[in-house]
Amino acid sequence: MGRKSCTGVVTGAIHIPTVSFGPKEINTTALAEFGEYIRSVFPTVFKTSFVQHEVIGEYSHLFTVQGSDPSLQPYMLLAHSDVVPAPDEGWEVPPFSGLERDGFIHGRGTLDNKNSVMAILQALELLLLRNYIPRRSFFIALGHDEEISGHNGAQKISALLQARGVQLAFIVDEGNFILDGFIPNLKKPFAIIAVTEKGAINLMLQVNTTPGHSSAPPKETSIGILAAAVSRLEQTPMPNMFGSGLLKMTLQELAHEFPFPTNIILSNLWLFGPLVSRLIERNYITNALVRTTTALTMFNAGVKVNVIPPVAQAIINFRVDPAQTVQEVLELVKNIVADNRVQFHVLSAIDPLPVSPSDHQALGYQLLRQTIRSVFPEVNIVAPGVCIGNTDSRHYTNLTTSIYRFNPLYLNPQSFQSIHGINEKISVRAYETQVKFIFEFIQNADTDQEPVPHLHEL
Ligand SMILES: CCCCCCCC/C=C\CCCCCCCC(=O)N[C@@H](Cc1ccc(O)cc1)C(=O)O
Ligand SMILES: [Zn+2]
Ligand SMILES: [Zn+2]
Repeated sequence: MGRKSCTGVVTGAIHIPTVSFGPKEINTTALAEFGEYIRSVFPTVFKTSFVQHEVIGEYSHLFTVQGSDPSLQPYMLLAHSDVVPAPDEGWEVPPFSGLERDGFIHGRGTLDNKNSVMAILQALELLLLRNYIPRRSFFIALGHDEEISGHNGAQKISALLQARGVQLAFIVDEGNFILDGFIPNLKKPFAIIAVTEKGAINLMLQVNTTPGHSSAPPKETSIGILAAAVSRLEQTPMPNMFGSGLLKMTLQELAHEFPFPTNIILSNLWLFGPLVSRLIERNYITNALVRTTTALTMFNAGVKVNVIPPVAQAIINFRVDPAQTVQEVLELVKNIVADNRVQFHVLSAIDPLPVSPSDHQALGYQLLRQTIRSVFPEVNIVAPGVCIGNTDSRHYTNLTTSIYRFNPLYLNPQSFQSIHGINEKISVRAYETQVKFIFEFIQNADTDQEPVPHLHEL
């Protein structure tokens, strides 16, 4: 590693404002600077003969780490260097200061997802400095536009690897965490490895009416009609799909961690399912686990204070439950709106992702589980689950059927809110543990079948 300390490399990374503002608005200067930055702080990664580095889509990075045993199928680690915007207001410290204070590194990207970019490269740097040569080849793909689709980063890397005939044993990306404090009465943390992710629809609703003078308004305007339509959608939740998916399995695995009577209730979901599903939907975070969510995210109408608006538009972001499809959700939406003056334009849509295996033969899942048990011995439960957000990994389904979304970090409801919110921060200890996790994971992945103990200790 260069002259910077272990956490110094992260503060430097946070300082570079690699913001994805909108569909075509990225900070190219910052992204270029970020590329230079990783070269400077991880010199060994960039000069090792068996590590190949390529820049894809101008600002994404693909590393190919050649293993010594070509019979082992390669895997891939993902992360992204872009971040969502961060207005200064409300932050304890400016979001791009990268300040380290009271044992925390503060700033946009400390949890999503520069922590992973830096931890992956830092773990590799440390391994290479110890003359480590992997048996199993692996790729590291660092996207630069995950927050606005991944079309120029992940999608291009995926196409390139496919053209090269690469098939992967598994992929590990950001996503779920070791969850702490999300379930009332459950004091112990538990790790959820996401084996699928929800689908998504960005739907624009539009109403056109005849413009005119505001002094003699019609009974209804485009704004009024549209507002009523979106309000109906907000007030009519999509059906509760509890029981048809992975959550039931997750809760059954958690059951014995709860005190009486919750342990009995969760062990008998055949009887208490309706009760549990009602409790889950009361909290807005856990609600996202049982249904397709409806978020009104943009509204635009009106041209002048005294003109009846000719057009009103709203964008609604749905996250599609794994038990439903985009088509099913769109049908429900049309029935709820039930107004033929409202036009529907699907801006983008993706069905929920396939479910990756989590059985005893699932190499990627078992390696994650093994490494969680080693690095976080206090975590008793490791269970498969659903990622409620979308990740770059969705662009790689052509390369593998085994995609796991897991950050080796603790997350509580407050830190969950800081992701895309304010006061995003990571403790120095958590970051160091993430490096340790990846350091061990890479070595554990050298196994040909059964996981084996790693060679180097940090
Ligand atoms: C019993 C279990 C209780 C579990 C409680 C649930 C806790 C949730 C924990 C973690 C979820 C954090 C999800 C983070 C990953 C999301 C990454 C992200 O922000 N992706 C963007 C990608 C995107 C998609 C579409 C776009 O047009 C732009 C960007 C996202 O918005 O999903
Ligand atoms: Zn992210
Ligand atoms: Zn994000």
